[in-house]
Amino acid sequence: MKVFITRVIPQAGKDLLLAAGHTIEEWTEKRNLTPAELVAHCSDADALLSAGSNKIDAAFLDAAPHLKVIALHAVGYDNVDVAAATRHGIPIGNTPGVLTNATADTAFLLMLATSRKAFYLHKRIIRGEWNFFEPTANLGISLDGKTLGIFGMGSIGQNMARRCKAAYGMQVIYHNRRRDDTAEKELGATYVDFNTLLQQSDVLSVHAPLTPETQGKFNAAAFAQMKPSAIFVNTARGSLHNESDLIAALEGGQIWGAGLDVTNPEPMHPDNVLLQMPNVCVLPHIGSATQETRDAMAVLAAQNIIAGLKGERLPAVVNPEVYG
Ligand SMILES: NC(=O)C1=CN([C@@H]2O[C@H](COP(=O)(O)OP(=O)(O)OC[C@H]3O[C@@H](n4cnc5c(N)ncnc54)[C@H](OP(=O)(O)O)[C@@H]3O)[C@@H](O)[C@H]2O)C=CC1
Ligand SMILES: O=CC(=O)O
Repeated sequence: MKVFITRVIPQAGKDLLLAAGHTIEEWTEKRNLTPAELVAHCSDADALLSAGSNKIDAAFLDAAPHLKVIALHAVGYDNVDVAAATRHGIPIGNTPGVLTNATADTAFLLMLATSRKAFYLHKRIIRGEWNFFEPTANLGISLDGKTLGIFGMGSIGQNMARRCKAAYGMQVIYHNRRRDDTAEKELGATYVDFNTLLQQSDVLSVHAPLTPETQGKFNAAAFAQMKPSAIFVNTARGSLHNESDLIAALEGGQIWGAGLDVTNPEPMHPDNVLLQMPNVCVLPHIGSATQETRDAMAVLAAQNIIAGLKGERLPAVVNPEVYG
């Protein structure tokens, strides 16, 4: 059967599909498919492997109801109208777990780099501004024993918390819609309401999915409640924070710094003022970007496709209700 793949993915995933006897068409241009192009390329496909931010919305699903399975090369599925897929009887697969450590590493990297102004100081060396050693210059913030706040204590949030406890003995507080036993028992994490999370965190790391509830959650009112010494880290989705409110909070000293792997829009414009701020570190959405992790994601996405094309339950399914 034919699988359409929206961006070049690691060979390991393609090898698995080919070994299962499927044919592949891969979009190799370095630009997003337009909605019309996506529909056209799926017209004779049995399965879609979507890598990237193409909208799998109701209009697309109405135009491609013959798809037997859609597999995402990602864990986040905010680009998918899951209810519409279920209505069409199309299972949606994603890649949870295999990218957890890599993404938690990215959050940790951003926290530490921001706390020491690493990206900004690196740029100063390149500009020839490393002139002499000054005991009172280039100072960052120590993380030892500080309070880590996690918004979205799921797989990645828990792994970020584990790293921060092991490295810095940080106290962990968190906010989810529901309390999490594992986080409380294994990490000694304390459940708090959203306002307390904002007020008590020295580092606030965002790991919740993008949903109507979480969109724009970190806005002026939220930043105003945070400590002036706080570091905001977002490796979830850029739309969870309001960018102009974040800039105002940094400029106004409501918070101290920010580490971002995700922005809105992506890519971030090179003239963005955040890129000039000493206490801000920005990465180009590389949360899961290690060779090993991307290989594992491609393999899991291929396994989802292979199962879906056989009419079997996907190993990682977003909409189990599709099975009735
Ligand atoms: N930068 C990158 O490259 C990557 C980014 N991501 C992003 O990270 C997100 C998290 O991934 P992962 O940890 O695997 O997901 P999980 O599903 O394991 O965890 C998500 C957590 O968010 C919580 N949550 C959901 N809705 C809300 C809400 N409204 N308010 C507060 N908490 C909420 C959930 O708890 P509860 O249901 O109890 O509320 C859960 O604990 C993904 O959705 C994706 O957007 C993931 C991988 C790579
Ligand atoms: O952003 C990446 C994902 O896997 O979700």
